[in-house]
Amino acid sequence: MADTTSAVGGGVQDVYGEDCATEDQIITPWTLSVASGYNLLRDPRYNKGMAFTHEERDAHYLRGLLPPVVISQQLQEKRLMQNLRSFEAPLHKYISLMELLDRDEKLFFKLLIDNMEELLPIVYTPTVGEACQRYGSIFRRPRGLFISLNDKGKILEVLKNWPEKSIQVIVVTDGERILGLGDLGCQGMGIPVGKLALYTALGGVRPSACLPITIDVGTNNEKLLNDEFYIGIRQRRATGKVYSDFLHEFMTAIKQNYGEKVLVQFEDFANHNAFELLEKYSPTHLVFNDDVQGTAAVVLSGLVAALKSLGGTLADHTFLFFGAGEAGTGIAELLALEMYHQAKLPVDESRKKIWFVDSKGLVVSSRMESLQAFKKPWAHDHEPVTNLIDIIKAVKPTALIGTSGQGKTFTKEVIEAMASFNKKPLIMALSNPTTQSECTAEEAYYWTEGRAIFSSGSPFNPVEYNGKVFFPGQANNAYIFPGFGLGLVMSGAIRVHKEMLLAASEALGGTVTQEDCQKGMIYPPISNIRKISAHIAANVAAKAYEIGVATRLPQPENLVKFAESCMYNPNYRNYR
Ligand SMILES: NC(=O)C1=CN([C@@H]2O[C@H](COP(=O)(O)OP(=O)(O)OC[C@H]3O[C@@H](n4cnc5c(N)ncnc54)[C@H](OP(=O)(O)O)[C@@H]3O)[C@@H](O)[C@H]2O)C=CC1
Ligand SMILES: CC(=O)C(=O)O
Ligand SMILES: [Mg+2]
Repeated sequence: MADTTSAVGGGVQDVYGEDCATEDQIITPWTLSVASGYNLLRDPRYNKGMAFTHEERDAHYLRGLLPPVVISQQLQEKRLMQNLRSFEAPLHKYISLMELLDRDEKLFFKLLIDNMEELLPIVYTPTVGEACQRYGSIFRRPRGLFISLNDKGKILEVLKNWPEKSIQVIVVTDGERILGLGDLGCQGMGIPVGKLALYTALGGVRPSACLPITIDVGTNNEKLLNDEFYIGIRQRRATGKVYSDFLHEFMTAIKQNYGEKVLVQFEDFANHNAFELLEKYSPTHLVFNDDVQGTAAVVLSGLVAALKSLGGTLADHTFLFFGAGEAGTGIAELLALEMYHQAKLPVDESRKKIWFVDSKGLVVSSRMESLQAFKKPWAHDHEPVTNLIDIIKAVKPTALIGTSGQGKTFTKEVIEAMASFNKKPLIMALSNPTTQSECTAEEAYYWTEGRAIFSSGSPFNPVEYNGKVFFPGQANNAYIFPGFGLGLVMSGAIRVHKEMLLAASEALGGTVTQEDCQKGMIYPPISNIRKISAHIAANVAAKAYEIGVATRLPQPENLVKFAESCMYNPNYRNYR
């Protein structure tokens, strides 16, 4: 395969190492060839299973390598769904789907796109969490790039080993905060792989343009360090200068290898690194932190949609976040900015409507000295309170938002306290996976006698209470990042601005219908996500053009149509 985009180091786009400047360099001898015969069946990009026609079988030396019958993609899809449904354990479904991805990429994405509601909980939260926990045991074939401390000084070389050169989106983790499951080290790789599967299925970014990366700087997870099947380096996490120098080498190599327009999505870093990385690389790279910014956009959209039932403006409400980390403070920042936009309420005033609880209790000004920087703006004057029920009684929030990673913390008493002074308490249990959810949908509806507006990070089935069916929404950044990324890619954006996040949030909100609201939903059905992603992408791209960070010129006239035309299509193609 020819390297067509990244220069090997000569003058302008020296692809094959032909310039004087590369005379002394070692070159990767990429070659271009047509796959045929046995190799064609082993290439997941081009394999079509039994869908090769007789003509194709003749032309590509496949005769005899397949059973004689030709089966359409649709029938293969039906057969695979039947097989998947026969597995009881979600983890077995996960393994089977990942094997399909390794075997027949188009069929994998067709299944995912056509059966979104059923398969998302397998490829994504909650099952991907279990898969990461057991990644060492279920490991079959590597996906993506593993960059460990052993590769120090050679990260550019590692990137050059990846066969695809036209990379548009990278999702990278260092595995330190995988969902609400903590430090899973190198086994966090399941998350970039899962997120990028959604980039393609939900946002239409080509699979060949997606690159999952895990940075392995060790793990502090004793269980993994003692697990004979652990796949990462067996040492405690590197910190301080060793960590930041390594990440800097990575970020520099990314830009050197893929240029200015590759999107780097930081995912599931612990907050002590996440905020710093975002701040450090935002001015120089196209970076986006999904946990801070993607979550903010999706939750803001849900809060705005909830106003249709709750009444008033955002500034008329009081928000209590249970958990003051990346997700919580990220949401709060965007919420305060939107309050400013809506009501021209100065950001400092908006902040007073937003309260935080962390592991030590209410975040108050008397704790200022010991607070991490990202909590300081939310430390208000109040006496210290530690018990959540007492905090609810003191703050009287209209919305309670769980971003703690601690399951079952919204107890009956907590929810009842919310229901005691709110006609329609807004409860969001955002922590993932399901085991870490602050409460279940059933609990939220039952304990509020059906009055709650509820949504959660991981999916819950509809709940029947008193003869009425309630439809909990999934408040997950999956609604945002695929469309957001597509918007950046299709406009050739080189930087992310906050206004682009607001644009994404607004676009998502605009897709919630009156019918959704009547069902108590503050998010549209996930089955419509590809259409929604096209709208999000168009809004984000429009903002990129307006701000002047878009490089794909001239600006397409109809951005929604353009977004749709850029989207990956999983149907098998005909081969000559
Ligand atoms: N639905 C979605 O789209 C998303 C969901 N999430 C989920 O949100 C959760 C948190 O993620 P993130 O914000 O990145 O994690 P962080 O580690 O950055 O933040 C967690 C916060 O929860 C607080 N906390 C922990 N235990 C308690 C407790 N017992 N009582 C009160 N507060 C507590 C921590 O307190 P302290 O600061 O004192 O340690 C910290 O402030 C995860 O489960 C993650 O899966 C994240 C991103 C998107
Ligand atoms: C959804 C997500 O990004 C998280 O739970 O970390
Ligand atoms: Mg995440």
